[in-house]
Amino acid sequence: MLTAHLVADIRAAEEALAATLPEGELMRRASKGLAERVDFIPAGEVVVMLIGPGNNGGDALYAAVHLLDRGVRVDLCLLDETKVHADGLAAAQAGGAQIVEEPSGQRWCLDAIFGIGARPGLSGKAAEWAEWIAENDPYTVAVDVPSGIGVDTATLSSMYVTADSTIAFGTYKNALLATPAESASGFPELVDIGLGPHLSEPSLEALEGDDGDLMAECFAWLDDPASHKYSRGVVGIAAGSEEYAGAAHLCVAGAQAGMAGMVRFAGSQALSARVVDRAPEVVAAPGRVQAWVVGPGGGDDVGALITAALADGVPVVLDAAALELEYLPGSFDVPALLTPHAGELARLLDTDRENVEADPLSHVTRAAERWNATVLLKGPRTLVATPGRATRVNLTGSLWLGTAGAGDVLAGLAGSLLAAGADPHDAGSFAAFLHGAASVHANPGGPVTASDVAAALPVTIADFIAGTLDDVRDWRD
Ligand SMILES: NC(=O)C1=CN([C@@H]2O[C@H](COP(=O)(O)OP(=O)(O)OC[C@H]3O[C@@H](n4cnc5c(N)ncnc54)[C@H](OP(=O)(O)O)[C@@H]3O)[C@@H](O)[C@H]2O)[C@@H](O)CC1
Ligand SMILES: Nc1ncnc2c1ncn2[C@@H]1O[C@H](COP(=O)(O)OP(=O)(O)O)[C@@H](O)[C@H]1O
Repeated sequence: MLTAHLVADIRAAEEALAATLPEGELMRRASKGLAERVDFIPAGEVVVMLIGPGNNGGDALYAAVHLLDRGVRVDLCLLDETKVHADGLAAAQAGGAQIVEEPSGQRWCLDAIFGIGARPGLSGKAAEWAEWIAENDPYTVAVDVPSGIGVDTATLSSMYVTADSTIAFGTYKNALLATPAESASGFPELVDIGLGPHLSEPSLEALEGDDGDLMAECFAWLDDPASHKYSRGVVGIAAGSEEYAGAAHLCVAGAQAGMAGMVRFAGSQALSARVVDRAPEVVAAPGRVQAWVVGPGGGDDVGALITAALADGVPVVLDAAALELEYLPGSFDVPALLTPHAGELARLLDTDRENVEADPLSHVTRAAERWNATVLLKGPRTLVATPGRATRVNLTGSLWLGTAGAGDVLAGLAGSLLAAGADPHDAGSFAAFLHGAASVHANPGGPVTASDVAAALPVTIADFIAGTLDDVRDWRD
């Protein structure tokens, strides 16, 4: 599991760690790690370092000493000559770094304007430097975080640095993992400075390929060779309509590919007949279920289906047509997983889609608290928020997953994990992870259909549990 922390928690951990170390040791570790991570800059090349007033600038100045040692030339642009890490500057200059008025022509750049002490937005010289980067496209490495973004909120501002990679110290920050700010950080890498034991609970978590054991822990029956279809759980699917019959098939396909032992379909006679024709394992007779999925491709009777599902007292996944304010209770008293995309969440929170997309973290958290439910906000970096738990951000998949019907498969899969014993937070986050990973497996780097994703799920799940899943993160390198 990869984790990110809030700035206040990072500062507290830094203080606790620094108290156990000689003066300056933390910055030594950070700057050495930074220099090692930029060892691809060839000797003889010139790197321009954009130096701000705080310790972020200090990190870069000490890293300059290592770079100069190996024959890289260093130009320094100082944001404010009266406010700069003085010892760092002296060390860099002693090693041969030159102060220059402004960046011009260098092909390599280190953004050390602001780190975790940043207020969002850039002005004056800092804004001019960000514009220079945007116009001239040097290979840019951000130190700890790209300058100008909202570090905790993961929001973008009117002016910020867009980096090719970010070298982060101690832990990830929300802005390096969640949209939209992650788009400014490029490929994020971590330098271990020993902060780990001093860090508190993460603000954000991301599942990784080797977290299959965490998923297996959700399903006690996996350890029981005598488990049967009912001990694995039955997932009820109330999806599809005359207009959107395909949603029923895709939601069922997602559910069948998951962990539950049986899929029960609830729909009109005509639709049930079509579903069973395509998937003969599906039971289209009434009976007990351990979780309901309601809403994908749903028709006029969605309100009644939700009422019936909630009356069953089992966990529910509510998706698509079920995500209307009038259908939702004031607060859920069964475990509930809501799976909106940005437009649907905007409708529920009475705001615009653009506002959700500009600040997904705060909107998904607000919705989870408002309904006392788990809310899975679909998008390029799907978020899963539950009151009292660290929000999870999904790193698997690629833009090819944005295809019609993919959400129906996801809802069915999440319902299947819920019925099989996972709580909504795990069901939602493992479903998003597997769904993204399956889309990459189905056709790496190219188009997939929602049916392809469903078809790739069983092998993806087997690989994940066995710990043999390839790297399926979407971040650009
Ligand atoms: N924590 C750790 O574990 C470790 C941390 N380390 C390093 O320290 C970095 C944090 O350093 P830091 O605290 O000195 O803050 P940093 O961001 O360099 O500068 C803050 C200054 O900038 C100013 N300023 C901010 N935004 C602005 C804006 N938009 N426009 C204009 N001005 C703005 C701000 O002004 P103020 O907001 O106070 O008015 C203040 O003066 C961290 O990212 C990492 O690189 C490592 O060395 C070791 C381990
Ligand atoms: N740019 C993207 N990168 C990765 N995944 C994406 C991207 N855009 C959309 N997705 C994923 O594709 C799926 C689309 O679901 P949804 O919007 O409900 O579509 P539909 O209603 O057609 O099923 C979600 O799982 C979402 O996270």
